[in-house]
Amino acid sequence: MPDSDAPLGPVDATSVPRFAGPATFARLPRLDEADPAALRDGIAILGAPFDAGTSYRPGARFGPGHIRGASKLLRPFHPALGVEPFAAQQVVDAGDLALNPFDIPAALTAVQTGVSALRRMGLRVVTLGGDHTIALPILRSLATDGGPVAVVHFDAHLDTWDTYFGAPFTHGTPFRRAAEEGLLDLNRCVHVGTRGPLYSDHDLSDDETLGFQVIPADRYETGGVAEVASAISRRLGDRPVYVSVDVDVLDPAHAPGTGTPEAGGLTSRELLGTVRALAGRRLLGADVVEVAPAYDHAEITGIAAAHIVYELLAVMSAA
Ligand SMILES: N=C(N)NCCCC(=O)O
Ligand SMILES: [Zn+2]
Ligand SMILES: [Zn+2]
Repeated sequence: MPDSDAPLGPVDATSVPRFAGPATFARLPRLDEADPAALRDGIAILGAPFDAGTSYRPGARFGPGHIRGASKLLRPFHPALGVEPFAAQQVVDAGDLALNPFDIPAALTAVQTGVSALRRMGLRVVTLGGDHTIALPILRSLATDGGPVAVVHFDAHLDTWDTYFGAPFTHGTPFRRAAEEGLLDLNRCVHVGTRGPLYSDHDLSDDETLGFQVIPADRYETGGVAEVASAISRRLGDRPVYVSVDVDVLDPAHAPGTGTPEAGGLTSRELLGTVRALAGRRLLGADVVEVAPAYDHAEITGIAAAHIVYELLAVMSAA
């Protein structure tokens, strides 16, 4: 018999085949289907289909649907952490925001408003991008009531460039704007997985001057997941953290479907292991961005992104 007090879970794959049923993340219930009282301390998956901030290949506006499509095979139990993310709290799919593709500031305002509305219901938000520009309004929402935010930023790129073609709000600039706006606890922010050519060595010195720490991708070669995880932990201290995952932190072999791919990246196992090591720490929210399905093959990137979201949900369940 179903327990009436238990959170409403995903559709049962033994009665509705996985390739049928709802198009929500992991076949979870929609926001409007869940008991409103159960939403407090729950988690919302939110789509932010937006790619007007991209500098190279576009298409991340189709990311949310692609990640949801690749999430159907996820199962209820996370063995490594011993948690059931969909039973530990109510998890819902809040659908997609309607974001203006021609007006970047308006789209960013809509992301902030949408995220804040969910947070007022007591939900933590895991956002499916969309390009990385959307991290800025999410951080604005978090900092408005919680003060400056510690961030673990997984990315091939620093995303602290100043402007592109004079534009301040792009996918290469969200963390510089966030730093300038005072949204970040800069002693507790770290980029993980950076690599590849830069515009100049000022990119690194500017980033350092802003206050960020960098754990480049090749640290996985010398120290592995355990050393990277303990460096992140030292940087964060005991602070709650926001986790921003640009899927291009993965090697193009593990995530071809993205807009600005860089060789020499993480394996999906390294990324999942590093996220897993955050278990026990409070996550304020998270995003997985830059999935551009037109460049994906065999759902490689979509599946990686869906599993990263699941890993984040498991960590949020284990705290
Ligand atoms: N945030 C991402 N994915 N990419 C930023 C790269 C900016 C550039 O074209 O130099
Ligand atoms: Zn990137
Ligand atoms: Zn990025």
